[in-house]
Parts: sequence; C-alpha cells; structure tokens
Amino acid sequence: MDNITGLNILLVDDEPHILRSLSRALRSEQYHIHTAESGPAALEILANESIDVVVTDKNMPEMTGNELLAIIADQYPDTIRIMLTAFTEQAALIDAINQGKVWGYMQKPWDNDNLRITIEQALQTKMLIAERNMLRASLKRYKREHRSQFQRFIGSSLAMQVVYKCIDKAAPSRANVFITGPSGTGKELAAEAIHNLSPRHNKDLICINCAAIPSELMESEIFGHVKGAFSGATNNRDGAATLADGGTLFLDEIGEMDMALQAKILRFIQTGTFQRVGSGKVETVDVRFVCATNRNPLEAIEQQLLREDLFYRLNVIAIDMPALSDRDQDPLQIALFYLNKFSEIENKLFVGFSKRAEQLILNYAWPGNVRQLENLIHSAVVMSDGPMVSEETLMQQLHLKPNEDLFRAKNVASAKNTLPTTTADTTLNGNASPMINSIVPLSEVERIAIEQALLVCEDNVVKAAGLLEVSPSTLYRKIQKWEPSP
Ligand SMILES: Nc1ncnc2c1ncn2[C@@H]1O[C@H](COP(=O)(O)OP(=O)(O)OP(=O)(O)O)[C@@H](O)[C@H]1O
Repeated sequence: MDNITGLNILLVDDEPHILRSLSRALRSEQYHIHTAESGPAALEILANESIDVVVTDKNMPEMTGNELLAIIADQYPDTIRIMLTAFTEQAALIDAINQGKVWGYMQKPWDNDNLRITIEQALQTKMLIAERNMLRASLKRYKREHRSQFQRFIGSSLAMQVVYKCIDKAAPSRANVFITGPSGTGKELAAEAIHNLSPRHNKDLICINCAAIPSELMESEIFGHVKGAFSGATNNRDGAATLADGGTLFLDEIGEMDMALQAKILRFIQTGTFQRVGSGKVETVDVRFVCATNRNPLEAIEQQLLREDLFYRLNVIAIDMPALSDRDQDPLQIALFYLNKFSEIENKLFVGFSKRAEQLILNYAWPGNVRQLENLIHSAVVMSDGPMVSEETLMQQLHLKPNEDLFRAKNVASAKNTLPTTTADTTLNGNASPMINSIVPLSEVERIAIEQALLVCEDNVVKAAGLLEVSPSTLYRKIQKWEPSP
C-alpha cells in the first residue's frame, strides 16, 4: 500500500491528554494534525480547512461524537469519519455505521499500530473514491464528446462529432444557420436538431423545399396570400412566415429559389416584416432562419443562382454535412439501426449482416449518402429473409454485378477515372466477350488489381492486402518486384 502523507487529520476529544497521545501516535506519519476539544470547535476547523479524516471521541459534553459525525456526513460527505469508542457502545456504533454516518471505528484503549493502519486504509478508500469519481466524470465527458446518437442522427465518426458540437453551440442562439452538404447527408435532420435544441422548440419548425414548389407559387407559400390575390386564391391563406412565428423556418435548396424572391427573403430576414401576396399590410413576425443547399454556395453565387448578400446574411453559422463515405464506421451503425427499424415495421426477423455484407457497407461509395443506405436496407428487409442480410442481397439491390466487387469500394469513381482503361477492365467486369487481342498477361491483370486496391486504400498496404485477400508481406513482395533494381 502506498504511504499517504501531507493529508489533514482532525482529532476531536474533550480530554487534552487523549488528544496529545493520539497526535503523538500519528506524528511519525507526517500528516497535518489538527485537534479540537469539542464538536463546535471541530466544526469551526472544518469550516476553514479541507479535512480528509476526522477521528472523534463518542462521549463529549457539548456535542456527542455521533451528532458531530452526522453533521460532517451531511456537510462534508467526502471527509472520512472514524469514531473512538468503548467496547460497551458497539450497538449504537453499528447503527451509526449502517446509517452511513461513520466510516469506521477504533476501540478505546487503542493500539497505535492499529490506529495508523485504520487511518491509512481510510485515506486509501478516500483516494479510491476520488479516483472513481474522476473516472466517472471523464467517462461522462468522453460519452458527451463521442456520441453515437444525437437527436435523430446515428453515427460516432469524428466528422459527425464536429457536426453535433456545432449544432449544440448554434441551437440556443438566434443566429441564422446555413447548412451545406451533398444530397441525403442529413441537412434536414440537422435543421430539425437545431430547432429541437433551441428555446423555440415549443413552437413550429416549418420546412419549405424550394426545389419542390413551382416558382409562381413560392411567394404565396412563404408569405401567404389574401383572397383574390391571383386566380385560384379563393381564401386568405397563411404562409410559412406566419406559421413559423416564434419558431424556425427551414428553407431547403435555397439556391433553387428565383432571384426576385430571394431579394424579398433578404428584406424579410433583415426587418422581420413581410406582406402577403395581394396585400399592402405589413406584418411582423419573430422567425429564426435555417437554410440548406447541396450546391457549393460560392459557385451558386458565381452562377447567379444565389444572391451574395442573402448568403452572407444567412451564413452566420455554417454547418457542412460530411458525405457518408467520410464517416468511418458510421455506415454500419446506421445500417444496423435501419435493419432493426425496418425489421420491426415489416414484421421480419433480422439480426445483422454477414461479414462480407458488412465489408460492402463499409467500402461502398454511397453516392446517395444516408438516404440511399436507408432505402437499401428497407428493400433488403422486404426482398430477403433473415436472420442475416447477405452480401448477394445488397449487391442485387445496388445493381452491382457479382464480379464487380473490385469496383465497389470508396473512390471507385476516381479509381476508374484515374487508371488507364485497359482491356483488362472490361474483361474483369465481364462486360465484353474476350477476344484474342484483348487477352492481357496474368501479371498485368494482377498489377492492375493491386494498383486499384492501393488507390482505393490510399496506399495503405495492409488494408489493400485485406481487400485482395492476400497477406501484406505477399503484397509487399509483389510491389517490390515492380521497382526498378538500383
Ligand atoms: N446520421 C443519420 N442517421 C440516421 N438517419 C439519417 C442520418 N442522416 C440522415 N438520415 C436519414 O436520411 C434521410 C435523408 O436525410 P435528409 O433529408 O435530412 O438529407 P438532406 O441532406 O436534407 O437531403 P436533400 O439534400 O436531398 O434534401 C432521412 O430519412 C434521414 O432521416
């Protein structure tokens, strides 16, 4: 056991000679010893010093040891409490221990060695408790910082931790948020999370998809209209601006909105006021704006699809949703989540994916991102039987050919574009019937396969060897053979 020194011990007894001999017994251990001749005097010391252990007599005139330790248990729960007691007082002592007021006891007359051992054990316990609390706190912090679920998001990748943190920070503020990212990456989910975590969550989140509504109806959709404003406007109608009053307005695909309306939106954001179509009356609302686009906003500005002034007004907080293929193990976590969900909905029993199916999920490029993965899992659940989803089922649903697995990996598109197209590509794909002049030497086929694997695995030989199902040393040997000899 480590020797513990430099800690504060408070000894309490109404008899000064007992305090003296207790102090003497502990002095050699180099503890900081404090003494008090009564309960109230002890409490005064506790108010000014951080005391690690209190050793108190039980029978004292002003305040009993039991009363003193009960107060300390309440006000200083981390202080270890030891009672000095006569043999005849066992029952009351056990009662105090059971109530959690007393950590341990010493019998009078005490043995000095026993006293030191008891105190050392008490301090070790205190340190263990402090260590456990620290570990719990850091585990809690770790869990808070490495979430595998956040609002309706699934995924623990680093890329998503950045998104979660950004949403956490942005949500409570009034600041407008501009969300970018490819289609199906969860931009709408992010808008929903921002609204749900904001003080506006009791009011509505109104979502408008600017790409889905014809431009001539868009102004009325956002600002509403009065009866007779245009043919077909048979009644007054509230728009999204009114419905989102006190809440959040999410404008998805903002780059698809026509430029004239973008100017009106800019004015609405700046002033909080608007006019319904066909009305001269100015209305005021309190709306927070979240917008999204799957275009590059700066390119959209250049192409005159997005007003620059509107973009900068909206882009107070920018959130960029990462492509699914940039999210480490998330595709598998999301796939399992949707497997459970759709198994329940479709009343089927699925427990997981085969090893090869898992590899496919982790290596596939997911051009349609999470939406594509979600739909794939739904169709796999509907079209096959459990308990495991096989690689063949996924390949079928993805319309991949059985021997196309070399091309399923991430960066496959770039791999195909970068590598010189050789006749070997077509024969490997099985897309062309082999002709005499299309046959390439086996060593060349092997080299192309290795180069593709290295490209896909960003030159990580171990990963590439895994994909090629050979050992890394075999792969190193083959690569070395290509090197020109020095
Ligand atoms: N991390 C995630 N975990 C679980 N489901 C997700 C996740 N991200 C997105 N989804 C689901 O994927 C689907 C597409 O998400 P969402 O509509 O938010 O994407 P988007 O980026 O707004 O797409 P688009 O640009 O096409 O409008 C939704 O069903 C959503 O619930």
